[in-house]
Amino acid sequence: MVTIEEALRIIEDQNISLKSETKPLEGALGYALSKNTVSPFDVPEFDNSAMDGYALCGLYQEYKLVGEVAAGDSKEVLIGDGEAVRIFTGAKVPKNTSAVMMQEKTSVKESTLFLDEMPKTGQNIRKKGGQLTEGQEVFEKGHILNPPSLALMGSLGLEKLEVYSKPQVNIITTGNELVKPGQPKTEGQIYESNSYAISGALQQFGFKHHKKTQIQDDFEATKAGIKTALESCDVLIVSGGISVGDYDFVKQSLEENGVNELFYKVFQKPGKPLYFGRKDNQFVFALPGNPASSLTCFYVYVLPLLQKLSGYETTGLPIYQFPIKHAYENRFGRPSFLKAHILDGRVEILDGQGSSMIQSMAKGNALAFIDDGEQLKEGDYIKCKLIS
Ligand SMILES: Nc1nc2c(c(=O)[nH]1)N[C@H]1C(S)=C(S)[C@@H](COP(=O)(O)OP(=O)(O)OC[C@H]3O[C@@H](n4cnc5c(N)ncnc54)[C@H](O)[C@@H]3O)O[C@H]1N2
Ligand code: MOO
Repeated sequence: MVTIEEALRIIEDQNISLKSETKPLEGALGYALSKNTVSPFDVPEFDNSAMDGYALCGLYQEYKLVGEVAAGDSKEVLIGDGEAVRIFTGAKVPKNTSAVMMQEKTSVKESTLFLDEMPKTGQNIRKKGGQLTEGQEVFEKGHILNPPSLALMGSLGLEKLEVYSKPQVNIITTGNELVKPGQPKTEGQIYESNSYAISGALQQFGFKHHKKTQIQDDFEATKAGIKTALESCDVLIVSGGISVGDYDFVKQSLEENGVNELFYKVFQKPGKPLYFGRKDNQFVFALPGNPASSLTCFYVYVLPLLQKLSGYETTGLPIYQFPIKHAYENRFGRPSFLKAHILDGRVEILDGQGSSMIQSMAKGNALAFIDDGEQLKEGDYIKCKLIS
């Protein structure tokens, strides 16, 4: 049995070799860049107007109106001292422009422009190179492409991005009692649900599963199922069959498929019988079958590995501290990840902490961490990972 910290360290310390690929801008969200990016040109590329209004030459309150420039116009417009042109947001300002005045602060009579106030030099002009200069570093490799990053790469005209590949993930669920939702079931059977939580959580963080297989509680079937799944994945996630019951065949089947154990059992609740192993460059998590255990283990342990394999420099859900809404004592006898709900900056620990109970997790939005035996008073800070 290892501690939570030891388990996380073992995952973090795995030596891995990253693969790269080219992704179009459209499909690059959530990928980490595999190369440093420098700006191919100044951004903006030309001085342009931040407002709809008038470009002014010289600083006066009255000008002669001599023309117009719209966004996208490429013709070179010249204005002389005391002259102004109508201009629109984003349009290239004429050479000699001293300032732009927003139209709300102006009036026009025939071809004379009057300003309500004196303009200031450089006012409402977005300067060439104001955001980036040509050759300046935009992102270091490892940067995770979020929506604004995609906007920035697009604005640099970069349509194909060099990124680290994401791991291919297969899912196996085990259990004779499991029936696919929508199918008839008999006494003693239950509907299989863990794979939906796992594939949903994969999607939540920009991953997807490749193949999903349901295996009966039979040693040969488990061994064969694991062998097949390992033929087409970088990470195999198995749910159930990892505890000590007579029908728990996963651990032995993994061994017989050449998977080396890196840890088995973590001193925590839920998810004590969690297994992590490796075969060459493939990784296997066997998650305890209880629904809340398997999903909690995904968020805490599987996600950091998937992100590491995707070239992320920081992995795992960030930890935030919030005050707890009510006193709480951990009487579970193990450090615990509690189903919790954060609202208006305060944490409520939800009813239904059992490992088989998923409704509380579904209604909550966080996992709150409390140490073994720890007692918290109302208002004490508790560490939380946001899960939705
Ligand atoms: N003698 C002991 N028994 C158990 C121990 C122990 O230390 N000694 N640990 C308990 C803990 S803690 C957990 S967690 C579970 C984990 O067991 P398994 O990983 O072997 O999981 P299963 O036995 O296959 O299933 C547990 C539970 O979850 C339901 N389940 C399984 N898969 C699914 C699925 N895909 N969808 C929905 N529900 C699923 C299954 O029906 C069981 O109710 O072991 C304890 N026992
Ligand atoms: O470790 Mo188990 O997940 O408590 O039910």
